[in-house]
This record gives sequence, C-alpha cells and structure tokens, in this order.
Amino acid sequence: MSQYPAIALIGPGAIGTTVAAALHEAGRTPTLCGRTAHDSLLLRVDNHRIEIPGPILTHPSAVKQHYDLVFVAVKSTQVAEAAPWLAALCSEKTVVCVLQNGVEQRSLFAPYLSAQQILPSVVWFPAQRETGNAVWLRSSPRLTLPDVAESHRVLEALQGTRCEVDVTTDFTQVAWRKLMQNALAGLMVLTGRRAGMFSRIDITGLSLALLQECLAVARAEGAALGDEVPQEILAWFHRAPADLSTSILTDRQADRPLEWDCRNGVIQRRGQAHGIATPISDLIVPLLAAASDGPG
Ligand SMILES: NC(=O)C1=CN([C@@H]2O[C@H](COP(=O)(O)OP(=O)(O)OC[C@H]3O[C@@H](n4cnc5c(N)ncnc54)[C@H](OP(=O)(O)O)[C@@H]3O)[C@@H](O)[C@H]2O)C=CC1
Ligand SMILES: CC(C)(CO)C(=O)C(=O)O
Repeated sequence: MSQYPAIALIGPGAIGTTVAAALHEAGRTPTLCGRTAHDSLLLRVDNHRIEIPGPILTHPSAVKQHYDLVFVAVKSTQVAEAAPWLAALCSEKTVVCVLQNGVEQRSLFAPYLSAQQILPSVVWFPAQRETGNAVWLRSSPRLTLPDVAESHRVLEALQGTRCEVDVTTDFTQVAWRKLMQNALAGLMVLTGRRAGMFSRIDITGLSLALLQECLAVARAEGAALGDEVPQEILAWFHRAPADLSTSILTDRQADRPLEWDCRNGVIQRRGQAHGIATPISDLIVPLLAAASDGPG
C-alpha cells in the first residue's frame, strides 16, 4: 500500500460529496461511483465552494482495479442496486466503510461482503443536496467508528482533512444515540416541516414520548444510554437552525423511497422482539412506510 490507501466512494450525494471533498482537498481524491453522470461535484461550505473533479463512473464495468478502502454513501434503500459496485471495487482485503444511518449496517451488507470487510460508522453532520451536482454542508463533518483494526484505514485516509474521525469502544451506545435522533426526525416527514417545528410545545411533548420509547428499546439492545439522552436529543433539534432539513424529509419532498425501516421500523421491530410496547412507533411507522412505498 502507498502512503495513503487507494480509495473509492459509492454514492456521491450529500454525505458522499462531503467526504469526497475532504479527501480531495488533501490530495487524496477518491474514484467516484454514482448513478447519475456529472462532470464534477460541488460542495458549498461556509462562503466557498469545493469542486471535486469527475468523472463519476456510472457502470461497474469501468472499474479497473481493487481499492484498499471503499466508502459507501448510498441510502439503505439503494444497497441492493449498488451491490455490483462492491463486487467490482473490492478484494477480500478491502475495508468498506458504510456511511449510513441505522444500527443494522452489518446485516444490510452481509449478503455482499464478508464480516471483516464491513465497517459501520456514525455520520454526525447534516448535508443537503441542492440542484444538480451541488451539496450544502451545514456543520463540521465528523464520523465515529468502532474501535477495531479496520478503522485505522479510515483514520489514515481522513487524517488531516476537514472530516474529523473518532473511534469508540462502545459503538453500540453511540450508534443508538444517533438512531434516536433519526427516529425523531421521522416526525418531520409526517408534518413536511423542518427543524423549527420542534419549538412547538405539543411537538416537544410528542418528541419526548417517542424518544422515551426509543430509549427503552436501545437499552434492551445493549446501549448504555442515560435518562438524560431524550432531553439532549431534543435540545439538539431546539438549537438547530429552523430551516435545517433531514435526509429523510429531502427524500419525501423528492418523492423518493424513504429509509423508514432502518430509522423508525427498527424501533418497532426490536421493541417487539424484546416485548417492549412502542405505541408511537406503531402509529408512525405504517404512515412513513405508506408515504414511502404507497400504493396510492
Ligand atoms: N444527508 C444528511 O445530512 C445525512 C445523511 N445520513 C445518511 O447517509 C446516507 C446517505 O444519505 P445522503 O447522502 O443524504 O443520500 P443522497 O440521496 O444525497 O445520496 C445518495 C447517493 O447515492 C447515489 N446512488 C443511488 N443509487 C446508486 C447506485 N446504484 N450506484 C451508485 N450510486 C447510487 C445517488 O445518486 P442520484 O444522484 O442518482 O440520486 C446519490 O448520489 C443515508 O443512510 C442517510 O440516512 C447520515 C447523516 C446525515
Ligand atoms: C440531520 C441528521 C444529522 C439528523 O436527523 C441526519 O442524520 C439526517 O439528515 O439523516
């Protein structure tokens, strides 16, 4: 391996463009694999733009080598369609860092990769797609990885870039905390509103009740989260800019399939498995599923 790993990225959308820009600024431009052809990608950050040169490969037959590290930033609903990229880009030694929300990244990728190849992550930063190839990065990029040997390849790749990476010995706890944030953001799909909606007293009450049921499920799944976590997550939404969106609302507004199952369905499914009542998820999960998948 040369000084830095050879890197490819599948899914150059909001999160993929951000990570690609961080790598490009450091002279480590990844090979870009996407669905839609663009000449370049653009990241808007603060008052400037970072342009990441293409080409965006749009068919796995264009891949000519195996890579040390592959970032995957397609939606969880797009994994099966994107799987041929994995076959083209990966040897058995490739580390595949999954840049997705949810706590089920290992099982989602298990049909396509060995357990040693799959590296889950927690993606903390909001980024929004604008028109065409442009993305607006709305806070400093940060990832959390589990404390395993494979994480060193990501640390090495992103070292000294604008994308901060930390590792944790308690990944379950961190991943469930982020999942609770995402589960709450599901309410934004049902109202069609951005983060400002959480300033309402009635939405604050509903949010705390939803977060309490998420907390019970998270704890049953082994996440050591304290009683203060629901308030902390709600406080994050209260502090957020009123116009902050969430990726699942962006998909709803574009009438694309939603990540309802990995962000909200999982609370209901894992709750049922543990015998924990999840009345709010029982109401909102079918609504999110129907908004995503129809019919009608
Ligand atoms: N956006 C955010 O703020 C955050 C998102 N996340 C999570 O990160 C993950 C990615 O989300 P996000 O970046 O918002 O999603 P986007 O929809 O912005 O990006 C997905 C990208 O994958 C591309 N794609 C779709 N299918 C394929 C395929 N078969 N082969 C190659 N590329 C494909 C899409 O192409 P096309 O342009 O054609 O649609 C798009 O460029 C999700 O799990 C999300 O929940 C986590 C934290 C924050
Ligand atoms: C905005 C944020 C960080 C929290 O919901 C997110 O994860 C998303 O948009 O998917």
